[in-house]
Amino acid sequence: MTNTANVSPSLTIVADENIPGLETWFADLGSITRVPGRNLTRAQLAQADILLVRSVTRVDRALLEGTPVRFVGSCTIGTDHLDTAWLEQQGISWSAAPGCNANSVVEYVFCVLAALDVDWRGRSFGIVGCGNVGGSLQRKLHALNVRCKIYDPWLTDNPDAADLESVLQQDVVCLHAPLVKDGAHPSHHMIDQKALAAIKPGAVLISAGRGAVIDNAALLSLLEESHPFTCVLDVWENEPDISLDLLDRVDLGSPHIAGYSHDGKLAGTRMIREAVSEALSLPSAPSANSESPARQPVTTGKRDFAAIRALLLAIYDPRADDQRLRAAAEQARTGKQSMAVAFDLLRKQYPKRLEFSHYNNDAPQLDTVTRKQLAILGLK
Ligand SMILES: NC(=O)C1=CN([C@@H]2O[C@H](COP(=O)(O)OP(=O)(O)OC[C@H]3O[C@@H](n4cnc5c(N)ncnc54)[C@H](O)[C@@H]3O)[C@@H](O)[C@H]2O)C=CC1
Ligand SMILES: O=C(O)C(=O)[C@H](O)COP(=O)(O)O
Repeated sequence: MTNTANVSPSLTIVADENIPGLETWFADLGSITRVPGRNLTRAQLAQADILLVRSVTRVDRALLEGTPVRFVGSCTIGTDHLDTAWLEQQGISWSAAPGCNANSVVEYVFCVLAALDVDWRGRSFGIVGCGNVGGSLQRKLHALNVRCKIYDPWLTDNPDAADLESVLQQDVVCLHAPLVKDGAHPSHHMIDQKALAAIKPGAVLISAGRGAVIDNAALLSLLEESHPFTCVLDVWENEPDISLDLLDRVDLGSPHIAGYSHDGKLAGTRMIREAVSEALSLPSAPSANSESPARQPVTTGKRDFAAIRALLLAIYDPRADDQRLRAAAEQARTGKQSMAVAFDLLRKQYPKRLEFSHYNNDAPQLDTVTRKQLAILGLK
């Protein structure tokens, strides 16, 4: 990283208004204009050197051609909204924030299972897509002595590697693949009618990668006919204008917030600042306050899995997200607010969610095994 501390750049930065920590990480570089990311226009970039986005902004020729933008940073893991081939062809540097909110998604998975009262210790897991998110989930499951199989066409030497069909036949199936539309292993509609039929009765399906990995029309028609498995969707086709009929039929739904821990969002902003410093030879990122705040206690009088469940839900309960999404759908049905507007508003006004590492378990009655399992999950 270049350290040019006595240079004071004066760059024009245009950023999605939903990126936290901009003042901390970018104010030293120049002026920051915050804009709604969903409707960003080329005209808003007429003076911009740096564009900072989230997943809701399609970044391509139509947005950037003729603008002075020389760096695009996406404070997200996913990159399917960036036309990276075009950016590279134009010599525009870009970066996403790999892994920034992976732990948030893993915690979401365990909290979803806690909300459904599914004791993961006696189940087998199938993980589709085993990168930062799926890999971290796999490591935690191994540490908890839970069996898992993974399907990731690029990781065939993974000890748990299996074909898609056998992964779909596990008790809990977690989808963490990126949205890929071409190449050797496209994931778009990878979970189609046939794949959905392979999921075993009584299983739990959790989709927290990208909505279009599941063919949502096929899922809806299956759930209209019967309810063979528990279905949990954080991501949807056609976000933010999601299918109200599908929402009606899933067991838990949320507005694409699995990765929305406060920690994950801030990590995304910080990583992009590091990337912009590197790409444009700018001063290093300002040093952040490295003091970690004291852990907050969470408590329960329960024991064993009931205690794990209670503690996790005290930290984050996905049923609250589900209720807010269903309330928004009700408003959309009565014409008070469109689903698309409501979906984005839920994301914009998302409550501050801290990861497990901010808490400590204050339940003295717990036995050593339960304590160890909580520690593996990140709750000391
Ligand atoms: N719901 C949410 O809030 C969030 C969703 N995401 C989504 O989750 C995705 C995965 O995140 P990471 O694990 O951090 O990404 P990653 O890039 O670290 O890993 C993705 C893995 O998926 C594999 N993969 C690619 N094509 C596949 C296919 N057709 N079938 C199965 N696996 C395939 C890759 O080989 C790679 O190992 C992101 O691309 C993003 O779209 C990420 C963060 C938050
Ligand atoms: O990091 C990703 O990839 C995600 O899916 C983000 O958590 C989504 O957040 P937004 O960028 O859509 O706010």
